Amino acid sequence: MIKTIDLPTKAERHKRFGSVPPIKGSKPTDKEKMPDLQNTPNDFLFAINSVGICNVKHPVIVHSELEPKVQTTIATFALTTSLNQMSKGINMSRLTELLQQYHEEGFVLSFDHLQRFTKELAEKMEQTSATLEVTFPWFFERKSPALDKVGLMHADAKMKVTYNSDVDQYTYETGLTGAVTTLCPCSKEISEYSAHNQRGYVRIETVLYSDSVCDKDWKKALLDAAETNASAKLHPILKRPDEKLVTENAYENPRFVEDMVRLVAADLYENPLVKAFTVECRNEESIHVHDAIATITYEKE
Ligand SMILES: Nc1nc2c(ncn2[C@@H]2O[C@H](COP(=O)(O)OP(=O)(O)OP(=O)(O)O)[C@@H](O)[C@H]2O)c(=O)[nH]1
Repeated sequence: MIKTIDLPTKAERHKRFGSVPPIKGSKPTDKEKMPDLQNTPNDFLFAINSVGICNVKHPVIVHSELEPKVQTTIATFALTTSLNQMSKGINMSRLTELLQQYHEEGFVLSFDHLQRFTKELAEKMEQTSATLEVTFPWFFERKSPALDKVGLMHADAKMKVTYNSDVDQYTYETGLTGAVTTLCPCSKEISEYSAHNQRGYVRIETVLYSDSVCDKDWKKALLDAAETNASAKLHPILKRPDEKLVTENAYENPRFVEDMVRLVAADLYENPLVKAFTVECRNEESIHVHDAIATITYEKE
Protein backbone atom coordinates (compact mmCIF):
# COMPACT_ATOMS: atom_id res chain seq x y z
CA MET A 1 0.00 0.00 0.00
CA ILE A 2 1.31 3.48 -0.95
CA LYS A 3 1.80 5.84 2.01
CA THR A 4 0.41 9.32 1.28
CA ILE A 5 2.04 12.54 2.51
CA ASP A 6 0.12 15.78 2.44
CA LEU A 7 2.80 17.91 0.69
CA PRO A 8 2.50 21.69 0.30
CA THR A 9 2.86 23.03 -3.28
CA LYS A 10 6.40 23.31 -4.68
CA ALA A 11 6.32 27.14 -4.37
CA GLU A 12 5.20 26.85 -0.73
CA ARG A 13 7.90 24.26 -0.06
CA HIS A 14 10.63 26.54 -1.43
CA LYS A 15 9.31 29.43 0.71
CA ARG A 16 9.35 27.21 3.79
CA PHE A 17 12.96 26.26 3.03
CA GLY A 18 14.06 29.89 2.84
CA SER A 19 13.50 31.05 -0.75
CA VAL A 20 12.49 34.72 -1.05
CA PRO A 21 11.14 36.67 -4.08
CA PRO A 22 13.66 38.78 -6.08
CA ILE A 23 13.97 42.42 -5.02
CA LYS A 24 13.19 45.33 -7.38
CA GLY A 25 16.83 46.31 -7.95
CA SER A 26 18.31 49.60 -9.15
CA LYS A 27 21.04 48.23 -11.41
CA PRO A 28 20.44 47.99 -15.19
CA THR A 29 19.29 44.73 -16.71
CA ASP A 30 19.93 45.72 -20.35
CA LYS A 31 23.35 44.54 -21.56
CA GLU A 32 24.02 47.93 -23.25
CA LYS A 33 23.51 49.81 -19.98
CA MET A 34 25.70 47.48 -17.88
CA PRO A 35 29.26 48.56 -17.01
CA ASP A 36 31.89 46.56 -18.89
CA LEU A 37 34.41 46.02 -16.11
CA GLN A 38 36.51 43.60 -18.17
CA ASN A 39 37.18 46.27 -20.80
CA THR A 40 37.87 49.17 -18.44
CA PRO A 41 41.36 50.41 -19.39
CA ASN A 42 43.93 51.24 -16.72
CA ASP A 43 47.47 50.27 -15.86
CA PHE A 44 46.92 46.86 -14.25
CA LEU A 45 50.63 46.39 -13.37
CA PHE A 46 51.39 43.20 -15.32
CA ALA A 47 50.55 41.63 -18.63
CA ILE A 48 49.19 38.07 -18.20
CA ASN A 49 50.68 35.14 -20.11
CA SER A 50 47.64 32.94 -19.99
CA VAL A 51 44.07 33.47 -18.77
CA GLY A 52 40.90 31.59 -19.61
CA ILE A 53 38.94 28.50 -18.68
CA CYS A 54 39.94 24.90 -18.05
CA ASN A 55 38.25 21.59 -17.20
CA VAL A 56 35.62 22.16 -19.89
CA LYS A 57 34.05 18.84 -20.92
CA HIS A 58 32.76 18.63 -24.49
CA PRO A 59 31.91 15.89 -26.99
CA VAL A 60 34.26 15.79 -30.00
CA ILE A 61 34.87 13.65 -33.07
CA VAL A 62 38.21 11.85 -33.36
CA HIS A 63 39.60 10.28 -36.53
CA SER A 64 42.02 7.39 -36.28
CA GLU A 65 44.14 5.12 -38.46
CA LEU A 66 43.09 2.21 -36.26
CA GLU A 67 39.52 0.92 -35.92
CA PRO A 68 37.16 2.54 -35.08
CA LYS A 69 38.21 5.03 -37.73
CA VAL A 70 35.72 7.65 -36.47
CA GLN A 71 34.59 7.97 -32.86
CA THR A 72 32.81 10.44 -30.62
CA THR A 73 34.51 10.90 -27.29
CA ILE A 74 34.36 13.32 -24.37
CA ALA A 75 37.28 15.73 -24.33
CA THR A 76 38.47 18.12 -21.64
CA PHE A 77 39.46 21.56 -22.91
CA ALA A 78 41.54 24.43 -21.60
CA LEU A 79 41.04 27.63 -23.64
CA THR A 80 43.29 30.56 -22.81
CA THR A 81 44.66 33.80 -24.23
CA SER A 82 47.27 36.34 -23.29
CA LEU A 83 46.10 39.63 -21.72
CA ASN A 84 47.80 43.00 -22.05
CA GLN A 85 48.69 45.17 -19.07
CA MET A 86 46.07 47.84 -19.85
CA SER A 87 43.04 45.49 -19.84
CA LYS A 88 41.41 44.32 -16.63
CA GLY A 89 40.01 41.05 -17.94
CA ILE A 90 39.13 38.95 -20.96
CA ASN A 91 35.57 38.33 -22.15
CA MET A 92 35.35 34.75 -20.94
CA SER A 93 31.92 34.03 -22.39
CA ARG A 94 33.42 34.23 -25.88
CA LEU A 95 35.55 31.14 -25.18
CA THR A 96 32.59 28.81 -24.69
CA GLU A 97 30.69 30.68 -27.42
CA LEU A 98 33.36 29.64 -29.92
CA LEU A 99 33.40 26.08 -28.58
CA GLN A 100 29.63 25.87 -29.12
CA GLN A 101 30.01 27.23 -32.65
CA TYR A 102 32.56 24.52 -33.51
CA HIS A 103 30.41 21.89 -31.80
CA GLU A 104 27.42 22.83 -33.99
CA GLU A 105 29.60 22.35 -37.08
CA GLY A 106 30.83 18.94 -35.78
CA PHE A 107 34.09 19.49 -33.91
CA VAL A 108 36.71 17.13 -35.38
CA LEU A 109 39.96 17.14 -33.39
CA SER A 110 42.32 17.66 -36.32
CA PHE A 111 45.23 20.10 -36.33
CA ASP A 112 43.45 21.85 -39.19
CA HIS A 113 40.45 22.64 -37.00
CA LEU A 114 42.51 23.50 -33.91
CA GLN A 115 44.66 25.86 -35.95
CA ARG A 116 41.55 27.69 -37.20
CA PHE A 117 40.09 27.68 -33.69
CA THR A 118 43.11 29.30 -31.99
CA LYS A 119 43.42 32.01 -34.64
CA GLU A 120 39.70 32.85 -34.37
CA LEU A 121 40.03 32.79 -30.59
CA ALA A 122 42.86 35.33 -30.59
CA GLU A 123 40.86 37.58 -32.94
CA LYS A 124 37.57 37.25 -31.05
CA MET A 125 39.30 37.94 -27.74
CA GLU A 126 41.38 40.78 -29.24
CA GLN A 127 44.58 39.31 -27.76
CA THR A 128 47.94 38.49 -29.35
CA SER A 129 48.08 34.81 -28.43
CA ALA A 130 45.57 32.02 -27.87
CA THR A 131 46.04 28.42 -26.77
CA LEU A 132 43.77 25.41 -27.00
CA GLU A 133 44.69 22.31 -25.02
CA VAL A 134 42.49 19.24 -25.28
CA THR A 135 42.81 15.83 -23.64
CA PHE A 136 40.61 12.88 -24.49
CA PRO A 137 40.42 9.11 -24.17
CA TRP A 138 41.23 7.61 -27.58
CA PHE A 139 39.77 4.15 -28.21
CA PHE A 140 41.25 1.60 -30.57
CA GLU A 141 40.64 -2.04 -31.41
CA ARG A 142 43.16 -4.61 -30.24
CA LYS A 143 43.34 -8.24 -31.39
CA SER A 144 44.55 -10.98 -29.09
CA PRO A 145 47.88 -12.35 -30.39
CA ALA A 146 46.89 -15.98 -31.05
CA LEU A 147 43.14 -16.13 -31.59
CA ASP A 148 42.52 -12.61 -32.92
CA LYS A 149 39.84 -11.84 -30.36
CA VAL A 150 38.94 -8.17 -30.86
CA GLY A 151 38.28 -5.77 -27.98
CA LEU A 152 38.51 -2.04 -27.32
CA MET A 153 41.49 -0.45 -25.54
CA HIS A 154 42.16 3.19 -24.84
CA ALA A 155 45.01 5.60 -24.25
CA ASP A 156 44.86 9.20 -23.00
CA ALA A 157 45.69 11.58 -25.81
CA LYS A 158 46.47 15.30 -25.80
CA MET A 159 46.71 18.06 -28.44
CA LYS A 160 47.86 21.61 -27.80
CA VAL A 161 47.96 24.43 -30.32
CA THR A 162 49.11 28.00 -29.68
CA TYR A 163 48.65 30.85 -32.14
CA ASN A 164 50.80 33.97 -31.88
CA SER A 165 49.45 36.84 -34.02
CA ASP A 166 52.64 38.94 -33.55
CA VAL A 167 54.50 36.51 -35.80
CA ASP A 168 51.44 34.79 -37.33
CA GLN A 169 52.79 31.42 -36.19
CA TYR A 170 51.48 28.28 -34.53
CA THR A 171 53.10 25.76 -32.20
CA TYR A 172 51.82 22.20 -32.15
CA GLU A 173 52.16 19.73 -29.30
CA THR A 174 50.86 16.21 -28.81
CA GLY A 175 50.82 13.78 -25.94
CA LEU A 176 49.84 10.23 -25.16
CA THR A 177 49.82 8.09 -22.03
CA GLY A 178 49.49 4.37 -22.60
CA ALA A 179 49.76 1.30 -20.39
CA VAL A 180 52.15 -1.63 -21.07
CA THR A 181 53.64 -4.67 -19.36
CA THR A 182 57.24 -4.45 -18.13
CA LEU A 183 59.18 -7.48 -16.85
CA CYS A 184 62.19 -6.88 -14.63
CA PRO A 185 65.53 -7.92 -16.26
CA CYS A 186 67.25 -8.18 -12.88
CA SER A 187 64.55 -10.44 -11.46
CA LYS A 188 64.76 -12.67 -14.58
CA GLU A 189 68.56 -12.85 -14.30
CA ILE A 190 68.78 -13.82 -10.63
CA SER A 191 65.74 -16.03 -10.08
CA GLU A 192 65.48 -19.80 -10.64
CA TYR A 193 61.92 -19.28 -11.84
CA SER A 194 59.72 -16.40 -12.98
CA ALA A 195 60.40 -12.64 -12.94
CA HIS A 196 58.32 -9.90 -11.38
CA ASN A 197 56.37 -7.88 -13.89
CA GLN A 198 53.86 -5.09 -13.73
CA ARG A 199 51.74 -2.51 -15.50
CA GLY A 200 53.85 0.44 -16.60
CA TYR A 201 52.54 3.80 -17.79
CA VAL A 202 54.41 5.46 -20.64
CA ARG A 203 53.75 9.20 -20.95
CA ILE A 204 54.99 10.88 -24.12
CA GLU A 205 54.85 14.63 -24.84
CA THR A 206 56.05 16.00 -28.16
CA VAL A 207 56.54 19.30 -29.91
CA LEU A 208 55.98 18.85 -33.64
CA TYR A 209 57.70 20.61 -36.52
CA SER A 210 55.22 23.25 -37.75
CA ASP A 211 55.50 22.17 -41.37
CA SER A 212 55.03 18.50 -40.49
CA VAL A 213 51.48 18.79 -39.16
CA CYS A 214 49.49 16.75 -41.63
CA ASP A 215 47.07 13.90 -41.90
CA LYS A 216 49.44 11.32 -40.34
CA ASP A 217 47.96 9.73 -37.23
CA TRP A 218 50.33 10.99 -34.53
CA LYS A 219 48.36 9.03 -31.89
CA LYS A 220 49.21 5.71 -33.51
CA ALA A 221 52.89 6.68 -33.86
CA LEU A 222 53.13 7.53 -30.14
CA LEU A 223 51.23 4.39 -29.14
CA ASP A 224 53.58 2.27 -31.27
CA ALA A 225 56.61 3.93 -29.68
CA ALA A 226 55.31 3.04 -26.20
CA GLU A 227 54.01 -0.47 -26.91
CA THR A 228 56.56 -1.91 -29.34
CA ASN A 229 59.39 -1.16 -26.89
CA ALA A 230 57.69 -2.68 -23.85
CA SER A 231 58.00 -6.25 -22.55
CA ALA A 232 54.48 -6.91 -23.80
CA LYS A 233 51.31 -5.09 -24.91
CA LEU A 234 48.09 -5.09 -22.90
CA HIS A 235 44.94 -6.66 -24.32
CA PRO A 236 41.25 -6.41 -23.46
CA ILE A 237 40.52 -10.09 -24.28
CA LEU A 238 42.94 -13.02 -23.89
CA LYS A 239 42.09 -16.73 -24.17
CA ARG A 240 44.61 -19.34 -22.91
CA PRO A 241 46.65 -19.59 -26.16
CA ASP A 242 46.84 -15.75 -26.17
CA GLU A 243 47.81 -15.55 -22.52
CA LYS A 244 50.63 -18.07 -23.08
CA LEU A 245 52.03 -15.94 -25.93
CA VAL A 246 51.79 -12.66 -24.00
CA THR A 247 53.48 -14.19 -20.94
CA GLU A 248 56.33 -15.65 -23.01
CA ASN A 249 56.67 -12.43 -25.01
CA ALA A 250 57.19 -10.44 -21.80
CA TYR A 251 59.84 -12.95 -20.60
CA GLU A 252 61.68 -12.64 -23.94
CA ASN A 253 61.74 -8.80 -23.69
CA PRO A 254 62.72 -7.77 -20.14
CA ARG A 255 62.78 -4.00 -19.49
CA PHE A 256 63.81 -1.67 -16.67
CA VAL A 257 62.14 1.77 -16.62
CA GLU A 258 65.52 3.08 -17.86
CA ASP A 259 65.38 0.68 -20.84
CA MET A 260 61.83 1.79 -21.60
CA VAL A 261 62.50 5.53 -21.75
CA ARG A 262 65.70 5.06 -23.78
CA LEU A 263 64.05 2.78 -26.35
CA VAL A 264 60.95 4.99 -26.70
CA ALA A 265 63.27 8.03 -27.01
CA ALA A 266 65.08 6.31 -29.89
CA ASP A 267 61.78 5.83 -31.78
CA LEU A 268 60.79 9.46 -31.18
CA TYR A 269 64.22 10.61 -32.32
CA GLU A 270 63.66 8.72 -35.59
CA ASN A 271 60.16 10.17 -36.07
CA PRO A 272 60.51 13.05 -38.59
CA LEU A 273 57.39 14.84 -37.26
CA VAL A 274 58.91 15.27 -33.79
CA LYS A 275 61.05 18.30 -32.97
CA ALA A 276 61.34 17.77 -29.19
CA PHE A 277 60.00 15.24 -26.72
CA THR A 278 59.65 14.11 -23.14
CA VAL A 279 59.17 10.45 -22.34
CA GLU A 280 58.41 9.12 -18.90
CA CYS A 281 57.87 5.55 -17.76
CA ARG A 282 56.29 4.80 -14.40
CA ASN A 283 56.12 1.18 -13.28
CA GLU A 284 53.66 0.22 -10.59
CA GLU A 285 56.15 -2.23 -9.10
CA SER A 286 54.56 -5.55 -8.14
CA ILE A 287 57.21 -6.27 -5.46
CA HIS A 288 56.97 -2.81 -3.80
CA VAL A 289 54.27 -0.39 -2.73
CA HIS A 290 56.16 2.38 -4.51
CA ASP A 291 56.59 3.01 -8.25
CA ALA A 292 59.76 3.14 -10.35
CA ILE A 293 60.03 6.16 -12.67
CA ALA A 294 62.39 7.49 -15.38
CA THR A 295 62.21 10.51 -17.71
CA ILE A 296 64.10 11.76 -20.76
CA THR A 297 63.64 15.22 -22.30
CA TYR A 298 65.29 15.86 -25.66
CA GLU A 299 65.34 18.65 -28.27
CA LYS A 300 66.57 17.84 -31.76
CA GLU A 301 67.69 21.43 -32.39
N1 LIG B 1 37.46 38.02 -17.07
C1 LIG B 1 36.87 37.25 -16.15
N2 LIG B 1 35.60 36.85 -16.34
C2 LIG B 1 35.03 36.03 -15.40
C3 LIG B 1 35.75 35.60 -14.26
N3 LIG B 1 34.93 34.80 -13.53
C4 LIG B 1 33.79 34.69 -14.22
N4 LIG B 1 33.81 35.45 -15.36
C5 LIG B 1 32.80 35.48 -16.43
O1 LIG B 1 32.51 36.67 -17.06
C6 LIG B 1 31.33 36.44 -17.78
C7 LIG B 1 30.95 37.65 -18.56
O2 LIG B 1 31.51 37.39 -19.81
P1 LIG B 1 31.87 38.49 -20.87
O3 LIG B 1 32.34 37.73 -22.05
O4 LIG B 1 32.79 39.50 -20.31
O5 LIG B 1 30.43 39.14 -21.14
P2 LIG B 1 30.06 40.29 -22.16
O6 LIG B 1 30.97 41.45 -21.96
O7 LIG B 1 28.60 40.49 -21.97
O8 LIG B 1 30.35 39.59 -23.55
P3 LIG B 1 30.70 40.26 -24.97
O9 LIG B 1 29.40 40.81 -25.50
O10 LIG B 1 31.21 39.15 -25.80
O11 LIG B 1 31.72 41.35 -24.74
C8 LIG B 1 30.47 35.85 -16.76
O12 LIG B 1 29.44 35.07 -17.21
C9 LIG B 1 31.48 35.00 -15.98
O13 LIG B 1 31.40 33.64 -16.34
C10 LIG B 1 37.08 36.04 -14.07
O14 LIG B 1 37.79 35.71 -13.11
N5 LIG B 1 37.60 36.86 -15.05
